[in-house]
Amino acid sequence: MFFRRKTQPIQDFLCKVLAEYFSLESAEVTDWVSVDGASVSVVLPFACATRHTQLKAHLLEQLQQSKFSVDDITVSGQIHTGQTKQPPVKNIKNIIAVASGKGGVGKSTTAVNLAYALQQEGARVGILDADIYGPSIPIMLGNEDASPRSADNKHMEPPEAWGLVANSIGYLVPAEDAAVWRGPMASRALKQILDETLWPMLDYLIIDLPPGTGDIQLTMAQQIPVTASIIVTTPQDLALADAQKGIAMFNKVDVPVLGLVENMSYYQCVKCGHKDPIFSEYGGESLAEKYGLPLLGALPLNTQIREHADAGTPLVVTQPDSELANTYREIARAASMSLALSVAAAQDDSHLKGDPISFKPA
Ligand SMILES: Nc1ncnc2c1ncn2[C@@H]1O[C@H](COP(=O)(O)OP(=O)(O)OP(=O)(O)O)[C@@H](O)[C@H]1O
Repeated sequence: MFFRRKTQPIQDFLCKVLAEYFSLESAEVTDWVSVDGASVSVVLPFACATRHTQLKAHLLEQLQQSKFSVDDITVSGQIHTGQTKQPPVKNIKNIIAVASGKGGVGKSTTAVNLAYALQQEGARVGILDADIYGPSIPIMLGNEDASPRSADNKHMEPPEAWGLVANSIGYLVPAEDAAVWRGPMASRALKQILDETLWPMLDYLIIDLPPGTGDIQLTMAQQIPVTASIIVTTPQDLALADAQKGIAMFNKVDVPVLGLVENMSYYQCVKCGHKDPIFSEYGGESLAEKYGLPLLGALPLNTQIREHADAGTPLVVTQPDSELANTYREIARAASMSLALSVAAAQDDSHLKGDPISFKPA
């Protein structure tokens, strides 16, 4: 009892500082702080490693200006596991589906850069290309010729590109073969790739869904233990209308939508810097407002994004200090936090936190 009386005020103080720092309520961050004598440990349930040093400095500064003092503060991250209706896949804590209603809005490009951005924020990440009919992830990762190795002819070791594990139908069958598969076969193939890949321990598996919101996407969203989704759209009315169908689809299968990413928000002239909203303005913002969803971020129509995708040299990895990479990391942090808050809201404070017990459905 004596111990508790002594540390509780510091705990409360740090929770208040943290809540202000992340624009949250104090109650939402209570579990993140633990005080042991004069040592403080802050464990964030989302990926934001690039901010840990800054956050630690902020906490120390606030403590200095307060009546409290501590010997040491550590800031680290530990991603929790979200609940799903379907049994989880071995070693995977959370599956995030990246979807778009309309094709060609930059869903795959965003999924790839987001995966690397999450990794740079300290998460263990993999990517699965579910675009059975037009797998583009192998091209974007620059390892089109790779194929998964199998020691037992049953399970696949996923190829690795730029430090990220990935699997795709594109590594397994010629494009023309998959292109004629009917819907159920495509969903079955995806489920099989997901289950038979020897994924290492992952905080997030990003799934690049095929474009659209038809039966195939719905079946995939139902059959796969998706923890949450992200919708990519352009600000154009046509894309927004389809993005709404995407939100409706995830609502139907009870998969939370973490937020929207507005891609190709504007074109910025490389010579004069003028911004031109080619695909209209404020589309993502108004859609996010309409559905009460966060707008996780916006990316410009930019030649570098296209060139890096075509060349198989993911922008976030090869240009990590660029403004664009920074934007992808901001989106990654926002998505990861949104997921952590949704996980916390959905489960009581007990057993599902921390590393999951690795198990496979019977
Ligand atoms: N912000 C951007 N700026 C410039 N080019 C982009 C941007 N985002 C994506 N692209 C380019 O647009 C094209 C389509 O992108 P991508 O394949 O990611 O879209 P998609 O929505 O996944 O398409 P599909 O629905 O056909 O799978 C690609 O050539 C890609 O390089």
